[in-house]
Amino acid sequence: MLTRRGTTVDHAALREAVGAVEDPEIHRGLGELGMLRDVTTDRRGTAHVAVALTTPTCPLREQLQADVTAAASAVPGVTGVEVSFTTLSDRERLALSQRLREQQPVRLGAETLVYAVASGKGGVGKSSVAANLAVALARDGKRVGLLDADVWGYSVPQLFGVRRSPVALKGLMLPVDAHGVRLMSVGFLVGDGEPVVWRGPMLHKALEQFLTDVHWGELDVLLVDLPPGTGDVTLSLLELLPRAALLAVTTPQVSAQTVATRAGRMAADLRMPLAGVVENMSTLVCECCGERTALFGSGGGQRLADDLGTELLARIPLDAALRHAGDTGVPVVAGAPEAPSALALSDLAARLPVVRRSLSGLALPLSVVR
Ligand SMILES: Nc1ncnc2c1ncn2[C@@H]1O[C@H](COP(=O)(O)OP(=O)(O)OP(=O)(O)O)[C@@H](O)[C@H]1O
Repeated sequence: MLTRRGTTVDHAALREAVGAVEDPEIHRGLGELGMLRDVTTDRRGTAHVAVALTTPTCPLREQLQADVTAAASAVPGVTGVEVSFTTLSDRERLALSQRLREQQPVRLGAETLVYAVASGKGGVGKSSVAANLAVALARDGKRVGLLDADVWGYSVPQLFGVRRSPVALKGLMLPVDAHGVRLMSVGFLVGDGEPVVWRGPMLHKALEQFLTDVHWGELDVLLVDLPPGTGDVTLSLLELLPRAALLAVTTPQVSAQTVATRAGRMAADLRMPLAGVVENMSTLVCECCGERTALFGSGGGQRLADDLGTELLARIPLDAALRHAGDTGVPVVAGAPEAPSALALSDLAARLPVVRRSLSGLALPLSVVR
């Protein structure tokens, strides 16, 4: 169309540009997903773009508005953009859910590396390590999912500052995207402060659904935050994810390390590959002078690695920046990337070994993720 300013807007190019804008949680173009409605331009050169959301309460409306506006504005001749929203009909939602299941199996691809982050004792920082490792890998350009399988003590919603439920598309849940990581947690599905009182079979079913009814999309890495210890959930998950490699987290303290050894031995009994050991809370970094103190003793990480016959991959210092980040819902790797703990966690992401289970069930450490 010829605008008042005498320029023309190539209508096909405009539709293509906005159609290529990705739904932030499905990671596919709006055009391909059938979410693009009318795209027109008026004589002033204003583009009018109608987008159908997956749900009327879509939490990503603002992001979509910004992304569509940016894409349309880049088309020559467009002088302004107006985005309007409707919602997919029930039938369209069902069709989309079926198409996503068919086009891309919801189950994880054979190439996805799966790491189960485990500890013997609670409170050693397993969830903090899993969350920041996920963000560091995502910042490195990887497509990363984080499944919070710590069903009773879930902390992923808090660590990522997420206060909403995942979008559900007729039996298919979309992981919540935060800091570039695709997240799923029991905590998204229960009310604030509500306890989870599920028992064995229900837990197993819930975890199975997290793997089969969540549209993880294509993932390079899936991290699973296990509950502490060697209980039912851990066993269920290892059964559901036979390819998972164990990443054991401990503090330097003897008591934490000996309990973690049990978790590592259980993994070995199950012929689960070991990715390595992370020692958290290694030394206390003084905020004023940077001096380091071995508050919880030293050597636990190395002893655990030696016991399990694997490598000590990282020593993460006890750092107020990490604690503060957890409380404010912005992982330290994203919010304070220069903090000592963030540097150690980013280094861990760079050194994380690719571990695949061989046909005989034995671990095959190959190379680093990069
Ligand atoms: N390196 C660190 N420096 C400072 N604080 C830390 C560090 N690692 C963890 N923390 C803090 O310790 C507490 C426990 O951490 P986190 O929840 O990650 O442990 P966890 O092992 O996952 O616990 P649980 O098993 O109970 O889920 C949190 O308050 C967290 O902010």
